Amino acid sequence: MTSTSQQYRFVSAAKLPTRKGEFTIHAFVEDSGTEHVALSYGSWQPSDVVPIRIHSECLTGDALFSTRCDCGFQLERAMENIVAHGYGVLLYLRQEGRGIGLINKIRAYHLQDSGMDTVEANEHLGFDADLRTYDMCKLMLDKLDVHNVELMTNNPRKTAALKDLGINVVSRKPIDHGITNDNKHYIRTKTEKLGHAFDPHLFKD
Ligand SMILES: Nc1nc2c(ncn2[C@@H]2O[C@H](COP(=O)(O)OP(=O)(O)OP(=O)(O)O)[C@@H](O)[C@H]2O)c(=O)[nH]1
Repeated sequence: MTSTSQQYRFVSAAKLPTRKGEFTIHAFVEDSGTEHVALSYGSWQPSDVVPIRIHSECLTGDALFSTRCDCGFQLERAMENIVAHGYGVLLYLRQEGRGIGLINKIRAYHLQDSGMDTVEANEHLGFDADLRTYDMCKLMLDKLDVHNVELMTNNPRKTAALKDLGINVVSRKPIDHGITNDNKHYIRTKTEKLGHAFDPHLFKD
């Protein structure tokens, strides 16, 4: 687990114009020093159902246009969905490589280049398949007055974690944008070993 018993605090917020629309960026820090941000768009009442995406950091996919994974595609689609809806929130969590960090993710990629899948590679390096926790989401969503959500994800662990934190997950919106020949095998492994809800015909050879 990457963040058990951490304390979190809100630090500051500022306007963030983006290519998708004008968001506000809210900065949070854990007492371990790990920094997270939330992007909010538009406004809502505390009783409204707010579309949200919880997105774990992926430098290669989100910033370097990698097609090894679906991360960058999903980040883009989530921001577009939020803008199209008129309001919503993206939590961008600094949990690179499902919590193992950037350098270890590259080590895992190296093993995957030689035939391991994404879970086997993590385990070969001595890590669990997924080290992420989502405790910080509670403070972040409370601060933004978000209590009822439509969660954009295929990952059942995120849905369960939010429910455990007392957040009302009213519905789940599948997000299966960005499946390419480069990441089909990765998506298949996420589905078969990590329980992600993808329709199998999407990654059929
Ligand atoms: N260890 C490891 N991490 C990876 C690999 N490929 C992508 N990642 C990381 O996996 C995480 C993906 O997080 P999210 O985009 O929140 O997606 P998800 O948990 O698959 O769930 P969704 O909400 O359905 O997209 C990011 O932290 C990426 O850096 C890999 O091969 N190995």
